[in-house]
Amino acid sequence: MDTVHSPSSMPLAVAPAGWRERLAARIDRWSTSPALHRWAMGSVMTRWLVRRRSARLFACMAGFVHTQVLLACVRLHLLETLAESPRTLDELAALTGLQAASLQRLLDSAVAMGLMNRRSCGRYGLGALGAPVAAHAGIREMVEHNATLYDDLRDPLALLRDPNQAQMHTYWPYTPHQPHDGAPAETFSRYSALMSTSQRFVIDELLAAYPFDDHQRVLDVGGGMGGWVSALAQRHPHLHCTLFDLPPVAELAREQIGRLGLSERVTTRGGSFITDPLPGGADLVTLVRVAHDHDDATVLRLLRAIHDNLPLAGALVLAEPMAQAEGESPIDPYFHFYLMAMGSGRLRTPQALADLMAQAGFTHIELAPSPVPLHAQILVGRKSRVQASRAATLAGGAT
Ligand SMILES: CC(C)=CCC/C(C)=C/CC/C(C)=C/C=C/C(C)=C/C=C/C=C(C)/C=C/C=C(C)/C=C/C=C(C)/C=C/CC(C)(C)O
Ligand SMILES: C[S@@+](CC[C@H](N)C(=O)[O-])C[C@H]1O[C@@H](n2cnc3c(N)ncnc32)[C@H](O)[C@@H]1O
Repeated sequence: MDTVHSPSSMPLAVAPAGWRERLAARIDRWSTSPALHRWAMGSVMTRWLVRRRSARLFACMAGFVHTQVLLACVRLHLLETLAESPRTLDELAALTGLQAASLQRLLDSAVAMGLMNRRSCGRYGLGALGAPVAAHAGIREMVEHNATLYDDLRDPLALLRDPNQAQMHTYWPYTPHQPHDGAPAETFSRYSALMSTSQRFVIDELLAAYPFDDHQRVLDVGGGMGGWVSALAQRHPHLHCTLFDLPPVAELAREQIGRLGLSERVTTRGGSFITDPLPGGADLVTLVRVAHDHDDATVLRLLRAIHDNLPLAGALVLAEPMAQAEGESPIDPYFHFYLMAMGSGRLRTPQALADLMAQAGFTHIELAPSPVPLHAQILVGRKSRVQASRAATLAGGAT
């Protein structure tokens, strides 16, 4: 039997074509047949399905236009403006300096996308999807940052043939292509500020998903500017925390933690988890949006170092966006291509990460329920006396 590499990186046996495969092949033939399409449109029982599939496919095709509508709204600060009060076309034209005729196309597109809605007297108001964008600077900064990714994706085949040509490489100084030693300080502060504003949702997920009361000392590896450890220390006043990150980032975190008045309980250490030992003494290590930036060998070395560093009964909480093992997911294509353009790491399924954790020695690996798994899914592993097996049986739902 052949073996292939599944998204979880575990070799899978390729089953010989059985009845399921034959059925799938038949459905493939049926579903591309114009006769079936005509029949499905004609029947009230199936018309809804044709409509829904057509709309979903159209959304795939039109995604670029939707992205640009959102970007234009963000660049013109339209959603923050409408959060203050609904406005007419002429008022918005005066505020943005755009001609009413072209601005109207943008506003009507934004209404069709749910970013805005129509109010009385011809005014435009904030729509259901515009509200979070107006409320969170982190989303607006990501929308702006994504312009770099979409430049790299302008010719998708060129990117697939030669991922090294992506401009996104230069944004992140810690990938194998960008040795961080020589990068200017500004490069670190730029990405750290972006991470800091976009971390808010992940912080809320983490605080909701895991009982931190049982721990005393937390080490946050790759902690960025310290948003997570600060929120943790504020929510759980008994905790002492250490943040470990590359020296320029740890320095930014130290300043930020000082500004929040948390320096007594939250300390920082500069270093690289690739070349330096991790600070000791923690009974809980958190790894938030770090593993997906690195290849399997680096992640495994880091997980082993974390495991060695923990006392018995210590725990690792790993949180980041994770891939769906199968089925549809809006985040998967985004992060698959983002990390390719970045030039390092990959989006992993919970099972693939759990397998790496098990190889590093962790046991009792579970997927913690996260309120909105889009921002991050959360894996918890323990250090125990039990001999860890190399492959994890993952409890807690999705793989
Ligand atoms: C009013 C009535 C009648 C009913 C109310 C009903 C109700 C309760 C509604 C709830 C409404 C509500 C509060 C909605 C809230 C929605 C929110 C907060 C939506 C948030 C969306 C967030 C998004 C889209 C975040 C996107 C994040 C991105 C794209 C992150 C990218 C991260 C990157 C690129 C990270 C890079 C790091 C690296 C390099 C991979 O390591
Ligand atoms: C995507 S950011 C996530 C930051 C933060 N945990 C968050 O969720 O916002 C990845 C972090 O890992 C840090 N990092 C990357 N390589 C590292 C290394 N070799 N040693 C220590 N930290 C590293 C980066 O400086 C950055 O702060």
